[in-house]
Amino acid sequence: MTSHRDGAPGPAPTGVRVLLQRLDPGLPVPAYAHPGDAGADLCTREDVELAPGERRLVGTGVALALPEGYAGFVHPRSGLAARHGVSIVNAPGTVDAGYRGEVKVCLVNLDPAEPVRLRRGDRVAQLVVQRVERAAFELVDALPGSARGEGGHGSTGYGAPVPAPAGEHHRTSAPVTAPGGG
Ligand SMILES: O=c1ccn([C@H]2C[C@H](O)[C@@H](COP(=O)(O)OP(=O)(O)OP(=O)(O)O)O2)c(=O)[nH]1
Ligand SMILES: [Mg+2]
Repeated sequence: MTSHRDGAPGPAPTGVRVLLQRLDPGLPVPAYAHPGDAGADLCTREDVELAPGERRLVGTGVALALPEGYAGFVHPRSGLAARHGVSIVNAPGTVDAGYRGEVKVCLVNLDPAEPVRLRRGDRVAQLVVQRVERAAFELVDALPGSARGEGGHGSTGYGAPVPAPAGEHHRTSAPVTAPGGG
């Protein structure tokens, strides 16, 4: 049996083996829409209407047992985001290998004006299963140097790097202009 959306038999699945429990047999199981897709679509278990700015935690009707060394990441779907402003509050949500509860999605309507209505069974998110490392944190008094050092949070500017003309202080590009600003 494969994880095709319609449950139809097909070629033997390839990839890392993930145990999947259906908590709601009426709902499709996560499925990759195309060969080569990174994300398997997840459905909402319930009808949900989100006012502008509203969020809601919805179930997907599935629970997983991911192998040790893997995690599932719950990503938004780009079509819902672009067309309706629907995203995921904690994107990407992290599903730990040891988690046996229902996979849930914290949807949010980011549209400033329009409510959005999602129906039970709509594909509202996608699960990306990835190998993850666990860190062995090692406490030290000082860290080794690096090319970046402590620069971050826009330290390289926002446009393409522009070489500074001789005698001028270095900057990376024209300043970013606020929307509608001059
Ligand atoms: O989008 C998500 C994110 C998380 N989870 C589940 C699986 C994950 O293993 C568990 C805990 O998630 P996380 O660690 O992000 O949440 P927390 O707020 O730190 O909760 P906890 O204290 O239970 O770890 O919740 C989901 O079903 N969907
Ligand atoms: Mg946690």
